[in-house]
Amino acid sequence: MIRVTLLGATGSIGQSTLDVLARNSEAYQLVGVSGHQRLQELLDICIRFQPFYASVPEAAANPFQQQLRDAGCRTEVLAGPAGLEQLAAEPGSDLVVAAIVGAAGLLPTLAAVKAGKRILLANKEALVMSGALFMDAVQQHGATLLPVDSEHNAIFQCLPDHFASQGLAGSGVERLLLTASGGPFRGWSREQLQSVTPAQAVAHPNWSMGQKISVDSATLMNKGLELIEACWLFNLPPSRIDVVIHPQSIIHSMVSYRDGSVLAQLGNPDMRTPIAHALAWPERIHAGVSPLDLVKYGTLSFEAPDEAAFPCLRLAREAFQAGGTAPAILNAANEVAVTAFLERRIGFLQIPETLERVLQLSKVCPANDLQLLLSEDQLARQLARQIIEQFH
Ligand SMILES: NC(=O)C1=CN([C@@H]2O[C@H](COP(=O)(O)OP(=O)(O)OC[C@H]3O[C@@H](n4cnc5c(N)ncnc54)[C@H](OP(=O)(O)O)[C@@H]3O)[C@@H](O)[C@H]2O)C=CC1
Ligand SMILES: CC(=O)[C@@H](O)[C@H](O)COP(=O)(O)O
Ligand SMILES: [Mn+2]
Repeated sequence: MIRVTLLGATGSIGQSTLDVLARNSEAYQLVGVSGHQRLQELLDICIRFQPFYASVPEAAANPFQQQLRDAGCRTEVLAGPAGLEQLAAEPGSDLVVAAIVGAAGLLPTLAAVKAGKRILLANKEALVMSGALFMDAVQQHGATLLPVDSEHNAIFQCLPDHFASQGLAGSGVERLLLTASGGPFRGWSREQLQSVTPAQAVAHPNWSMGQKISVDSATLMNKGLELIEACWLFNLPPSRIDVVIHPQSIIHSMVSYRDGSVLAQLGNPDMRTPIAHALAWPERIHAGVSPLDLVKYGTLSFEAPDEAAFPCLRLAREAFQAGGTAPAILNAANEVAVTAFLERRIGFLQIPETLERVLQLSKVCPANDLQLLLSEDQLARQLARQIIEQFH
């Protein structure tokens, strides 16, 4: 039995992971889960899967424990941020699925890294914020990092086995081609983007996902975060990574080789495929995803991203190049701006505007200390809130 801890069990990735686990229950046992606000869903998960541990916010711990007892469930509650880190490092699990959204996932994911776990990384923001620190910790503690983000999982599948040890020169890899759907506003002008609503922004054309990543896909910030994520995961500069708009989301990304070969990973847009791949790697298991019907799709198309209408991709590239705390600042400002947009306090175009201003006004420092990163994250959030206030 492979023992699995699922951080962010109540979210979209959490639900897809539970589905794959349930289909393969002879091989996987869910031993720990976490939730934050959707605690009724977490209770249902505990009743169904009977994990040993469930982590919830401090204030909810006692009532949640009582609810579990009332339901005849022996799951033990771990409370607050310390409980979440304890869950992530729990010795009784073999792998940790990191599926909390945003910076809130950093400390628990790092706790799993420091415990030397096999980590299935969906929480891209954690890696974007702390890239060098994170990857050093993976090395130092002998953790195994497997990408769940569909593009990075696709690239991982298309790279040769010796890529990690031999890098570009030794493996014949020339470039990575990161595909992007273009989101719900692909082809729209800045003028059209001015008045789009949160409901329109979260209506992704191909994927069913949480609200934050859906807005990121609409602004192309998701692709910016993914560019940075790819640089860290595959140890490449951004100049080796092209972003290609592919509206059908059938090709999940590609690797281009020295001899002209381009290897791609294809599949229906369903996160159960990369989750199943990472859960079973190097084996393969059933994911419940229907076979790809290429004839039904007929055409796969490609275009260049419109960086004038969607400046977030450029901002992410610039932040990665600035280095140090710049990606953490960008990520923090983005989290604040996306929340403000979802609450209708700013317009869609004010998301990149906020990020640009926060980056201009922030001092970038070396990011070699976790406490400093966390305090820079807080400062960037404060600054983003002030800038958003000034929009009114
Ligand atoms: N959804 C997708 O298809 C994909 C997602 N990803 C990445 O995976 C991560 C999760 O995305 P997704 O599942 O869509 O997001 P959701 O919003 O659907 O779920 C987020 C999860 O994080 C938990 N959470 C939120 N805030 C906190 C907090 N402060 N402390 C602890 N837990 C918290 C939520 O708990 P609760 O719900 O109980 O409040 C929930 O379990 C993101 O980083 C995203 O970029 C990557 C590729 C694809
Ligand atoms: C499913 C997944 O990995 C998402 O990150 C997805 O790729 C978002 O789609 P976009 O290509 O529109 O950002
Ligand atoms: Mn992705």
